Amino acid sequence: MGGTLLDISGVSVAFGGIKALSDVSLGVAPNKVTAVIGPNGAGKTTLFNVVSGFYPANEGAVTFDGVDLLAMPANRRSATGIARTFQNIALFPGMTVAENIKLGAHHLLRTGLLAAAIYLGPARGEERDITRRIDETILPLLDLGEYRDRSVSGLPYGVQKRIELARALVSRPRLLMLDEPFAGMNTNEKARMSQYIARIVAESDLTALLIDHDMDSIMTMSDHIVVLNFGRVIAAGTPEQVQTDPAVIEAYLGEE
Ligand SMILES: Nc1ncnc2c1ncn2[C@@H]1O[C@H](COP(=O)(O)OP(=O)(O)OP(=O)(O)O)[C@@H](O)[C@H]1O
Repeated sequence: MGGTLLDISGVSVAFGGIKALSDVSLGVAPNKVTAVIGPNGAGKTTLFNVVSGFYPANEGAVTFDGVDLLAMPANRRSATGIARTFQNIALFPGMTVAENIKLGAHHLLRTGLLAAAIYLGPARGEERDITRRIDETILPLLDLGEYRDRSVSGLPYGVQKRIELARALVSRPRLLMLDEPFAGMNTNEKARMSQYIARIVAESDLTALLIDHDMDSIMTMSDHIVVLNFGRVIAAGTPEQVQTDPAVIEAYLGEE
């Protein structure tokens, strides 16, 4: 393992003639925040989609805690301990905050979400455990207790993004993949989101891998940054290292 929870090695992905990723390798260290950045079209989302199983890789290997992920169908990967949030809010507006968060537990419920939703037999005990975890651990961790029984619609954007974080945490992931967690946020919301991500990594024995365009937030909160450009890794290191890397400066200047 060598201190790497997620290991991406030599991954290439092509869409027709477009090489979205070319021989990409990176390691995600446990209990740290790793960020993947890069100009538009650099391949960040494609990389997330390969790890999640939405896109196949043409070449390369991805292992999570030593387990070969590429050999595993997408719907089984979350059971290995990987959770993901998406760029656009995907909450059910008519449901309460607690109900939305509970949906993150669907693969934990052996009896199935439908059975749990209508409180059938054995599902009930499992469902009760999950509700307790939400009430005792997750809502306090993300300061969402006051919203517990409120409908999601009408809640501030920053709160809705926190509900998504909460939903991803219900399954007790070891790796949390965050797709543009700061997108559409104002300065205050970004600062709060950074604090919550740092808090959950520190308090939930969690590793975070995120992609975003917000340089200030990324530079402030990441332990390790990998920079992609045209599908290739052009730099990797601490925020200080990548910020002053000539190849990175060049890639971003070329974007303007
Ligand atoms: N499903 C797809 N079919 C065809 N081409 C795709 C597909 N997904 C991504 N691409 C192409 O792969 C390249 C990398 O795209 P990707 O979305 O991974 O970049 P990104 O770094 O996430 O960009 P952004 O920051 O704009 O979201 C782009 O040229 C894109 O057009």
